[in-house]
Amino acid sequence: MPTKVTVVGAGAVGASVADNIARAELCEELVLLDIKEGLAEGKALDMTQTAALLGFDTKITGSTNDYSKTAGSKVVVITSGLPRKPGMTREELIGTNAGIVKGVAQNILKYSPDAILIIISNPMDTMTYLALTSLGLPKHRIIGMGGALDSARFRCYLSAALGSSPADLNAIVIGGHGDTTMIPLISKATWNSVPVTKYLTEEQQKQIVADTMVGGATLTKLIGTSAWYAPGAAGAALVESIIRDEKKLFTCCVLLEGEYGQKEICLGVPVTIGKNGWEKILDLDLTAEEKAAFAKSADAVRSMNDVLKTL
Ligand SMILES: NC(=O)c1ccc[n+]([C@@H]2O[C@H](COP(=O)([O-])OP(=O)(O)OC[C@H]3O[C@@H](n4cnc5c(N)ncnc54)[C@H](O)[C@@H]3O)[C@@H](O)[C@H]2O)c1
Ligand SMILES: O=C(O)C[C@H](O)C(=O)O
Repeated sequence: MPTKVTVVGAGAVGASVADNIARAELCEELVLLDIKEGLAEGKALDMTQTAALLGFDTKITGSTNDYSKTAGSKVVVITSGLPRKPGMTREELIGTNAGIVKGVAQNILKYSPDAILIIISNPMDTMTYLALTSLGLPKHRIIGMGGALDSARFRCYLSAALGSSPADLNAIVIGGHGDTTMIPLISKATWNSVPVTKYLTEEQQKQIVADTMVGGATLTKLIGTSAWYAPGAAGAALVESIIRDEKKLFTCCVLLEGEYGQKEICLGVPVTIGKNGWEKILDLDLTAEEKAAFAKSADAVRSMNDVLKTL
């Protein structure tokens, strides 16, 4: 059977995820699905017309809400839902997006009961928790994408300050995917094994951490809606690690069952991603300050998860 991947939501992020998947030929069949009449079909056709120029073979199709077209997907990326506008937080999207994400995930599973789900819709930590608690799937098959993006932004700001290639930097962001809940781990960031703190003043370090935390908000203010190129690349990188069983390490939002002192919550921690979804959680040696920040982040995400009960 050909390998099939579905992307739900053919808006800015969904189209970017799909474009990256097609260019890298991660699957034989790629399905875009959207509720808006014609949108997924149109974007699929437009992307298909790049094949002659870019030289990929992935077959891309679009569907307006016909989930039978997604049947047998190995991986499904969920991007459906409202993006924030300048001045909003991701958390303000919960009321609309919870219903969308739950409904979409249930429909997907009717036709792809073995799929691994990557949740991108915001507020992502709570949407991942919602998918996990409402679908009854094994925990390894529900992955929230946020930390992979935040870590890429962290490396971007670090590389600008250091004058380095971002590829030479090892730096991650853990915790929630929120303006105040993410934790860029500057103390553990290295430039080809040398701590970056050796080359940056305290002030520079603080600025890089602050810029990373509001990375999404900065782009939303500039563009008028939220970002899609880096989110799309991050989503596709997770798909690649699953399809090619690469076991690459990414910060992803996964169910914690005592790891990092938390349970019954989905939160960003470093995990390996392979053919079974997320596989192993890496146990970082956090400082007391980082541990406290992680606990605070968990408290904030938990109170958003509680909002689900009131919807
Ligand atoms: N986790 C992350 O790192 C991250 C990064 C970027 C964006 N996001 C989030 O991703 C989501 C999408 O952002 P965007 O910029 O692509 O928005 P967008 O408005 O461009 O696209 C969203 C698409 O979802 C579709 N949709 C809505 N309800 C649907 C349903 N029930 N079934 C199928 N499709 C449906 C819409 O028609 C629209 O085309 C937002 O919630 C945004 O906040 C998350
Ligand atoms: O900032 C947003 O609202 C979208 C996304 O979560 C991002 O970080 O780009």
